[in-house]
Amino acid sequence: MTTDLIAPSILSANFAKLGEEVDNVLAAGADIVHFDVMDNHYVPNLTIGPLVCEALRKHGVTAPIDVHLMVKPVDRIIPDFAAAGATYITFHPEASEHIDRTLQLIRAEGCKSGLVFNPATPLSYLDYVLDKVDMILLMSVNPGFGGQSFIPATFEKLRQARQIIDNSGFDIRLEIDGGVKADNIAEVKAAGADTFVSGSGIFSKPSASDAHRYDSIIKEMRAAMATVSR
Ligand SMILES: O=C(CO)[C@@H](O)[C@H](O)COP(=O)(O)O
Repeated sequence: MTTDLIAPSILSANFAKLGEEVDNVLAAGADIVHFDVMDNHYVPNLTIGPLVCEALRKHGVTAPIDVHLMVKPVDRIIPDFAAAGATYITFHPEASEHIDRTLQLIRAEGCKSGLVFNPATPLSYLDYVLDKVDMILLMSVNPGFGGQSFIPATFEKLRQARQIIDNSGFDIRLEIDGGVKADNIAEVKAAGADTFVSGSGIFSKPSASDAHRYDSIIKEMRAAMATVSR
C-alpha cells in the first residue's frame, strides 16, 4: 500500500531560522522536505542552492530532501545537489535539452529522479521515459511563488497521471504542488496524489508554542487524508 507523504515547502518557512523550522515541521509529523530551487531565469524568482541543502544535512536533517529544480539549464547543477544530500531531484522537461539523459544523470548520481509538469505542460512528456522516473510532480500553480491558488484543471490531470502510473506497473510517486491546504488535501488525494507539497498551507499556520507550532496543521491534514481510501 502506498503511504501518503506530507512535504512542507520550505519556500514559505522563515529563512532566518531554517534549520529550526525544518526540525519543527518534521517533529510535527511531516515526512519529507520540499526544497524549491529557482534561478530568476526559468522562473521569475531566486531562491536557494546546494549550499543550503548541504547545510540542512549538516544541521542533522535525515528526512528525505525533495529538490524541485526550477532552473535552466538543468544538468550542470545535478551533481552538486547529489553531493549536497538531495534524495529526489525533479526538473521541468522544458528546461532540459535531453530529458532521457537528465533522468539517467540523476539516477547515476544516486538520487531518485522526477519530471515536473506545469499546469499547461502535457503528460505526453512521460512517453518513452516512464522506466526512468521515480516521481511525477504536477504543479497546480504556475511555478515561481508560494501562496497561489490551486488551479482546478489539475484534478483531471491528477486522475490521468494516476492512470498512467497504475498501468505502467512502475513504482512512481505522484506529487502535487501548489495551493494544497488542509481544506483541499482530501480531494487532491482522491484524484490520485500520494505526495503532498504544502508551503503557505503549513508555514503560515503556526500554533501557540514554538516547539509545537506545526503539530495541529499536520494533524489536520492527516485527518483529512484519512477520510479517503485508496
Ligand atoms: O514550487 C512551488 C512554487 O513554484 C511550490 O512548492 C510552492 O512553494 C508551494 O507553495 P504553496 O502554494 O503551498 O503556498
